[in-house]
Amino acid sequence: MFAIKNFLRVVNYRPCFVGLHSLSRVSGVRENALLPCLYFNQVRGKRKSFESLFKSDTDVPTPTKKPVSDSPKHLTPREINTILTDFIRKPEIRNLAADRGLNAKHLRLAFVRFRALCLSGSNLPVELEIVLSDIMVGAALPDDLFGQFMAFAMKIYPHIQCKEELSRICDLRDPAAWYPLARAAGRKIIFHAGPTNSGKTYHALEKFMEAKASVYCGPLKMLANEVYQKTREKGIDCDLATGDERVYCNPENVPCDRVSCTVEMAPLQEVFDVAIIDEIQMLQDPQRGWAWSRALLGIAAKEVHVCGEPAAIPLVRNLLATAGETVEIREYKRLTGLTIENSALQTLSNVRPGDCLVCFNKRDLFKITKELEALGHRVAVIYGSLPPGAKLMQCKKFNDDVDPCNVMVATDAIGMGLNLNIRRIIFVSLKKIDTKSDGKRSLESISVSQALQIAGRAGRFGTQYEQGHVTTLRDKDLNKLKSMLSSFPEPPEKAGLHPTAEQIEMFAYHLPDTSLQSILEIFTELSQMDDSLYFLCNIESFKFLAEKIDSLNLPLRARYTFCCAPVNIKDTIVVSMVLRMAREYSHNKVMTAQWLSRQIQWPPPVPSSIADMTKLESLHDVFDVYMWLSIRFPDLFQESSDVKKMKTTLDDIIVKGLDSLSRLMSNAGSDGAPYQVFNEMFEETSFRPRTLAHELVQSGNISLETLDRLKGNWAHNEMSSQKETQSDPDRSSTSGNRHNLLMT
Ligand SMILES: Nc1ncnc2c1ncn2[C@@H]1O[C@H](COP(=O)(O)OP(=O)(O)OP(=O)(O)O)[C@@H](O)[C@H]1O
Repeated sequence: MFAIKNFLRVVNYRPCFVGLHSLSRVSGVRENALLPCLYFNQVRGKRKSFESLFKSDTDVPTPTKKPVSDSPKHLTPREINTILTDFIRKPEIRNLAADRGLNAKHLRLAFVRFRALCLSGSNLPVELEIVLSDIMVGAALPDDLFGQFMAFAMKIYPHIQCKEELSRICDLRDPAAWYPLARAAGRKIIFHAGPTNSGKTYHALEKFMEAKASVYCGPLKMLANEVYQKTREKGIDCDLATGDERVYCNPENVPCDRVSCTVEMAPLQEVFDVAIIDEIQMLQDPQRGWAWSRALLGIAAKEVHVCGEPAAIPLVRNLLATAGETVEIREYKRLTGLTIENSALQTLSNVRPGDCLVCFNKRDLFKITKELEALGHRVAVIYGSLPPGAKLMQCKKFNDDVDPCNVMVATDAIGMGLNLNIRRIIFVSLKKIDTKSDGKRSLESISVSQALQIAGRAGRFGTQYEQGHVTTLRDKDLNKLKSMLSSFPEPPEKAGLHPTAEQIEMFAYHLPDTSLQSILEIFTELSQMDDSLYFLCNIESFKFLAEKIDSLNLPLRARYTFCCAPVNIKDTIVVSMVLRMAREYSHNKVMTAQWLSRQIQWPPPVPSSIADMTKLESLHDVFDVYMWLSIRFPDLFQESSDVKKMKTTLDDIIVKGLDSLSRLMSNAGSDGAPYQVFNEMFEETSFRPRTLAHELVQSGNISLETLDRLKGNWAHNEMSSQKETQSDPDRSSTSGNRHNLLMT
């Protein structure tokens, strides 16, 4: 390093900084001061009057002979801190940084890292060390650090240099213009608006089946499947396309002109006669809303039938107006009666056949199921993480007049689309854990829309209970429910958007050395949209996976695809399997069903606890991810049909597990975590975060299982340290504190 310093001195570099200092003193910091080398050319040799501050060039010894005393003044951390504080406090510096594209947040973050670099004392760029020395001896001003600082900031935020191009790429102000095929199709849009069970989807589906070429876009795999099945049962050709499954009615796998798909899979490159977009109010969904926006604006069909809540009409109308389109409204009334009862259920002994108890967490669901079984009921259960096959089996059992199972316990997973023979809906609670777009969780009242959707499941047209009833478990909730059910749902205000693979690719072209995670952060920050109509969907899961696979050698497209995989990032089993798959992919290795079996230790044992059941559900998700990837990378994920068979086997194991939920609940988890933990952690009456452990669990930063393992480990450490304490009493306080942190 001294050799370089001395070289710089030999070529007269030092006066450059003196010049900078004097320039900035006259006029504040100016552009030239940001470019030391440029300025160096202008002022070299003109500042001899400052030479007294330095040794003359001829005095500079060669590196080998250089005495230590010739090095720049060695600065203490305190001195460096003072210089940097003076520097960053200057309004001119902040203004100049802003002119250069460094906003307040980036300025702060870059400065924190810059200061860390300066204080680290090692590997400081030579120029930086010299400027700092010059400032210290009065030969330069703090302003003169600006060039060094900006060079450093550009390395951290390379997008600053090509901000204009990037801003153009992530300009999301006119999404309607992204779909020229749809714009050219001369679309007629019909909105079938009505409450649940009003026949709106039924009428739209009639058009779907009559048309020559048509597409149905549903909110759930299960619903896409149901439409596919019903269409095929009528002898009409139809394909199925969900994220993880493609089924062709043609034996040679040639696509036909009709397809039932999940909304994310809506095909935008074909022109259809009729397209159906179901549950359109979902375009406000924080995670998935983008898929409805995309389908609504992008599907190329002569007739687009949109089904959903009337509350969504204004937003749909406004979105379509941006494409120069209008919408025809067809309103529907509920086909069957729905009565709100005048009293709450009060006790589970009042449950009758045809009742469905709705809870908003698995803890309540399992507890109530156990109590009902103890009362002699045969119970069907439905909750979100249950695989679709198992859900359908539970629905079938419940709907079957001959089957002794005639009571259901469900989470709000029944709120959308399922046709069930429910006589009465009983709300166990009106509160639900809500995950905000920043990932924070809190206990909130359910929305009017959710209450209406769920209550609407009672008294289904064409079932044995055409007159529906609804009530609550507890008296205290009944009035609130009545007021919710007599209200109109809150109109969705904005529709979701999401960066496309093409946009990310163009970003990566401009920022070749930037990680996908940073690309997304920059995208989020620079993106512009019409805030009165749109919001950027929550991409935390995408960013999480992007960070995890950052070190793998994957092409950008593959990286993007892995990050889009349908993964619950709180599920450690699924996340670790996705990472393994990404690693194998990066090594170009084929992943067979046998490979997968080895990874997950297939086949699993029969579940003996709720924790085992949860693991089985995770395995099901792993299969889903494999199949999802097999559609996108068929060359490396070659055995989806074998994996599908494994999935069917797993469905059966899970269904059998559901049949003996009470037994499973009585057993401790396979990892030693008793089921009781659920009850303690999520007890509604005491939901407020009481401990750090509670906060961590509620914020999703730690799972209950991991927490239990930690407790186990720490208890073990505690015991060990107590043993040690007997021989070394001084250590007792530390271990005690650590323990209390978790337990108090
Ligand atoms: N005209 C009809 N003839 C026969 N069956 C009908 C008719 N209209 C609706 N149905 C049946 O009634 C049930 C409810 O209809 P549909 O699913 O269309 O309601 P929806 O308004 O879309 O409700 P949700 O939003 O809850 O799905 C379905 O089983 C459907 O097949």
